[in-house]
Amino acid sequence: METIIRIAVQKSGRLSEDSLALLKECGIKFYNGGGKLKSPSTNFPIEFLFLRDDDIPGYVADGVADIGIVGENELVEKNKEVKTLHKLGFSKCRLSLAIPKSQAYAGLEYFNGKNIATSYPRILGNYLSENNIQAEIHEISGSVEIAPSIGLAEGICDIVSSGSTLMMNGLKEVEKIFNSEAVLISNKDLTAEKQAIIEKLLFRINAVQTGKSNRYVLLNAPNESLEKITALIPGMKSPTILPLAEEGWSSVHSVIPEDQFWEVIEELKGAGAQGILVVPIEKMVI
Ligand SMILES: Nc1ncnc2c1ncn2[C@@H]1O[C@H](COP(=O)(O)OP(=O)(O)OP(=O)(O)O)[C@@H](O)[C@H]1O
Ligand SMILES: O=P(O)(O)OC[C@H]1O[C@H](OP(=O)(O)OP(=O)(O)O)[C@H](O)[C@@H]1O
Ligand SMILES: [Mg+2]
Repeated sequence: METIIRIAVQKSGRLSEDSLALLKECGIKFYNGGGKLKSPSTNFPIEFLFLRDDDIPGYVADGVADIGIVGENELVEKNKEVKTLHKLGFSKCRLSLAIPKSQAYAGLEYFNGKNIATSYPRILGNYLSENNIQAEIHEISGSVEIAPSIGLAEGICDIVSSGSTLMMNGLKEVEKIFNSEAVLISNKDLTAEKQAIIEKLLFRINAVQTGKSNRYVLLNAPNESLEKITALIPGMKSPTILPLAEEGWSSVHSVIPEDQFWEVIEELKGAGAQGILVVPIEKMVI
């Protein structure tokens, strides 16, 4: 029988859309919809399990799923024996302590003797004990930001991204305690056949991620500027240079890191480049 791997992904929520989009960009076809919680791919040896994110570390540790996509916050909180294979760069957020806006805050000692509501008692508990703070942790599973306004707790520790949920609930962020993003995790004890499939998947994920973090640049340049311009955009190996129909001019093609392109483009213009095009890259294998 053909070996397949099982991947646990969040059924719906803050991780699911980007997790499924990444796997689709890796060329993996699958059916997702109609409430089906287990679905095989039609063109890659992988089967999808659509689950609550809280359960993903446990399922992967137990071997029910071979790999999974989960937030680092949930992974550390659940403290299961799994391997982290790769950071995925989406669902970036942080766990923070927050208190009512009206309260004065001078430092962590504020929380001594206070009651803090959270869905992350392990991460919070470790943080408080590392900082010698004696506070009571009140575990709740959701809508944590409501706790101070209904008298359940004096502070909270919850996920923050834009900060708008805190603001809308009259709270202010006073300490950032943990940074998180989505990660690919795996069971610790997989057969060589399963590991080979996972290697194939990781190769594809890398190609997608490297493509996203780079841009393809095309420009025209007078031949006398070519040396300066190619030094600015050295590319993967070296830039491609093709003669234009107009005498004395060339077309230069290269790759630049996405986070540098505004700066580099200014320098390219300064060096005499014209007709600069910047194009997204779908996949890139170095
Ligand atoms: N506002 C946000 N911005 C970015 N990432 C977030 C945000 N909120 C949560 N996350 C990340 O996405 C994960 C899933 O968040 P979500 O709110 O969907 O969880 P949930 O309500 O517990 O879902 P489930 O129903 O699967 O248990 C979180 O554990 C965190 O890693
Ligand atoms: O800082 P912000 O950008 O406002 O994001 C933070 C909020 O996002 C998440 O909740 P979500 O909206 O996913 O709803 P949930 O409570 O159903 O998980 C999280 O639990 C916070 O409440
Ligand atoms: Mg959850």
